[in-house]
Amino acid sequence: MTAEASLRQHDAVVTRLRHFLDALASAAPDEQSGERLRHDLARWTEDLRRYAVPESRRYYGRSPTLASAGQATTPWYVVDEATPPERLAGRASFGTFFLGGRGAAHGGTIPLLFDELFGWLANSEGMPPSRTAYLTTNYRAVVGIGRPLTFTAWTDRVEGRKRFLRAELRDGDTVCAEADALFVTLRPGQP
Ligand SMILES: CCCCCCCC/C=C\CCCCCCCC(=O)SCCNC(=O)CCNC(=O)[C@H](O)C(C)(C)COP(=O)(O)OP(=O)(O)OC[C@H]1O[C@@H](n2cnc3c(N)ncnc32)[C@H](O)[C@@H]1OP(=O)(O)O
Repeated sequence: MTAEASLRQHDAVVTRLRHFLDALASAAPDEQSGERLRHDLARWTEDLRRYAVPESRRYYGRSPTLASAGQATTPWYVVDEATPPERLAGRASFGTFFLGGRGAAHGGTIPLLFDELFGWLANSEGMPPSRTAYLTTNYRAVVGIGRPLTFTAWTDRVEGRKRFLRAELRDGDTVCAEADALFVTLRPGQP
């Protein structure tokens, strides 16, 4: 299979997995279905273990051209405009898997999305790797499950090894959440 075909296949599997996680989070299956599901999942887990590869060869979370960088365990997002390291803009949506309560996204999943966006902004091609030193999220309005959202993430300023980043998540004109973060460029030998 070509690298392009492998990437497309990964995207299709992850999309399926995302729908599965949403269905699982919404369901209360009967005993028979639950047992069948457990059995099928165990079979697929064993099958996939045979194909384990080192981190550098994985698609999951490492494929910037795919939705959510090829992951089902972050909220869905796509980057529509990218001028790294200055700015990223795009669309996002939180499926039922990310429900906190009363129709709103879990508070921990919103910084997960921000950290992901900042990670891409601060680790664009050609830049030395950096890690999150802090990430502060202000929750301004609930993030509704299934709502079509937009985001912007940008580099506010750079001071030596320190990259100060900011982001906003909106539902229409409403700012639902804002974040500011510090990413620090790693020194040689740092993990
Ligand atoms: C390598 C990663 C990327 C690889 C990418 C591969 C491909 C995929 C690409 C993209 C995918 C994107 C996917 C998302 C990724 C998201 C990123 C994460 O979630 S990373 C995980 C969470 N973060 C940690 O685990 C950090 C743990 N902490 C540390 O390792 C260190 O504390 C570190 C590196 C952050 C800083 O430690 P020091 O020893 O290198 O540096 P010191 O000297 O302490 O600080 C440097 C400056 O920063 C300030 N500073 C450090 N921490 C601060 C803090 N918490 N608050 C305020 N200032 C802080 C200090 O005061 C200092 O400032 P002064 O130079 O004196 O002005």
